[in-house]
Amino acid sequence: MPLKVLSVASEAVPLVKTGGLADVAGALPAALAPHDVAMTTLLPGYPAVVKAIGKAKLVHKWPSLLGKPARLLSGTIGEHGLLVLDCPSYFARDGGPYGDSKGQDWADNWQRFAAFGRAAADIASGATKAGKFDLVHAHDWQAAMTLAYLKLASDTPDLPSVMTIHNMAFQGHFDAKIFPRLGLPSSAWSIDGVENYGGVGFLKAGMQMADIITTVSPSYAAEIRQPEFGMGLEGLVATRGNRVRGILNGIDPQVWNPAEDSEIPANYSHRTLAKRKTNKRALEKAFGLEESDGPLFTVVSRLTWQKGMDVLLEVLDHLVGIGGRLALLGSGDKAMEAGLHEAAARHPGRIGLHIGYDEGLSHRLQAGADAILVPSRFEPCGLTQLYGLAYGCVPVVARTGGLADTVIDANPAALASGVATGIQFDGVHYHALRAAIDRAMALYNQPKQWRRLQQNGMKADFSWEASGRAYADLYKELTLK
Ligand SMILES: Nc1ncnc2c1ncn2[C@@H]1O[C@H](COP(=O)(O)OP(=O)(O)O[C@H]2O[C@H](CO)[C@@H](O)[C@H](O)[C@H]2O)[C@@H](O)[C@H]1O
Repeated sequence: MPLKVLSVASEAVPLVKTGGLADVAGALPAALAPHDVAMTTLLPGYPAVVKAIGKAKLVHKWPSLLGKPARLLSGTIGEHGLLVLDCPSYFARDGGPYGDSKGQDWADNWQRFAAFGRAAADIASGATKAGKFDLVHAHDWQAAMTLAYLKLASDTPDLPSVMTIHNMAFQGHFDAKIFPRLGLPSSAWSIDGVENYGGVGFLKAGMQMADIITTVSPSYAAEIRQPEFGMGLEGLVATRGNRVRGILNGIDPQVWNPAEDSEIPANYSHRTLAKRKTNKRALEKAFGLEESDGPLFTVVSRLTWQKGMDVLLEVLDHLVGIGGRLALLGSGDKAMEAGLHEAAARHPGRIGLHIGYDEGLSHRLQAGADAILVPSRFEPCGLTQLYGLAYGCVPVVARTGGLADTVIDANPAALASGVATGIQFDGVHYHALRAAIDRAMALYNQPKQWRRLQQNGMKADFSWEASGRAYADLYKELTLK
């Protein structure tokens, strides 16, 4: 019998995505299937998700889930089980999963995702007709209360559990006055429960209750023991140190493979790199850039402080000054967007922007640009550098978290032994990023070296094979106790 795992996530491709969490939650069921794990994903019933589930089976009704009626629908996502928490009062809204169309967080997010966790705990413990589960795997703060309800509520049995942190910067921290409305026993208000710095901490609660805490790269698992990366939870990470693991994300070769990608003008492999030129020409047109065989840099990113986009802004004049061009896709911080528009106006034909979110364009950028810049201040794993590696779009990355774990820096030793895949730099500030761009330029001007970087990256294996096995081994370790 396969091990039955309930994966609880607030987004998953192809149904709903605001960032890397969706890629990972969407890829896990297929990554686990070869290892005798049957994973069912539970998602909130956002309009797009309810629409996509189509002919679904009604498997449960809650008269009141923290005050609102809700239903559980059962269907499939690809070949895998999908459960949807259909609760229009919480989830049937225009805008994004976490906020309105202006980017303002929904004021009742605590209630929406506590209810989600409460429902997940009921499902995981077999209280609905969705069946019984052997283990529950919660992702990020939005799913973290699942583990608090499982451990602390009196009406749910305990179950082996994993809490994965995709980004410690988002903790789901709320005012203490919500505590009485969570429906937890009063004993849960303690440092060993959901209390966190005088408020209620959803991620903190999940980390406290989980049998194992994972994060998405070994380096980030080590970094979050320090205040700079732990963001207030470093003490908890240290206390639970022997329960913290790092499992690197993979990428889905069905979605990210330049030889078969239907989103890009010309397909290619590491043997037919010359075909990338067609993709580069198409990008130049799409971004209003001058046609040139000089290096084209790209950025595909949320425009935030985490991603170092303020430092990118500082370095753009230099990048253009030495003959580079930039095609950027992203959205986020309004001041950063304005700064980018100013830079593009200063450098017409050299800096092109697409402010917004566009999945197809993100593929075309990886397939046509020469190098992707990822100057993150912290990066739990990072996916865009992995896509860059797979597409021969050489990653230029800050040496942090998963970026440090996945890119082999083109230092003299790595170049001499022919193993380098990209460029790493230390410290996210103007001089460091500028020097990294200079190094990229110098390597680009040595076509043989550059091709080697591209080919090494494309041949590296970042599929889910190893990580799927690591999660499966972890689940087995926890359920065989
Ligand atoms: N404007 C745009 N248009 C189209 N696509 C866009 C886009 N902006 C970003 N993307 C896409 O969104 C995803 C971003 O994933 P990342 O892993 O790089 O960062 P994120 O911070 O969202 O994820 C968090 O969770 C993931 C998953 O664990 C960790 O890898 C990461 O370090 C952590 O911060 C990629 O698939 C990227 O292509």
